[in-house]
Amino acid sequence: MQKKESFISNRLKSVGYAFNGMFILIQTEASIKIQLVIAVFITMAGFYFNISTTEWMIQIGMIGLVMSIEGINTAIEYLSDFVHPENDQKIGLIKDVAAGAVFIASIVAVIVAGIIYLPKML
Ligand SMILES: Nc1ncnc2c1ncn2[C@@H]1O[C@H](COP(=O)(O)OP(=O)(O)OP(=O)(O)O)[C@@H](O)[C@H]1O
Repeated sequence: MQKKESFISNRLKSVGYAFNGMFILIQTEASIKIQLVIAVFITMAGFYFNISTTEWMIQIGMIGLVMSIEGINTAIEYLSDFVHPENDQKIGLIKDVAAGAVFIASIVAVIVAGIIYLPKML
């Protein structure tokens, strides 16, 4: 019983840390602020064009994908700056690769948005 309580309270603490991380991300990262604004606009577009349940699920999934990879990219940037604050070719490469991951997700999200909205606009 004691073990179970500590398991639950540990999980709750982890959720608290994750919430904290999410707020730090939103408060400090310009890219995630821009992505949030785009997410709000695309959500408004979803209501305006009355997209289907499947389209909503894919759209929300894409928003989550881009923003969560942006979060990991930011964590890699923080880690890189902490481990090696000086300019270094390998750190540059690591950061470029992490940024590349966000770019891939963003391109896919734009393509998905095109597939959903272009036929409704033409
Ligand atoms: N310590 C470093 N050594 C070498 N190149 C670096 C270093 N820090 C940053 N760079 C280069 O600058 C780019 C931008 O890095 P930075 O940490 O400023 O990210 P950012 O502009 O905040 O990115 P994002 O918009 O994704 O948050 C990297 O992709 C890398 O090419």
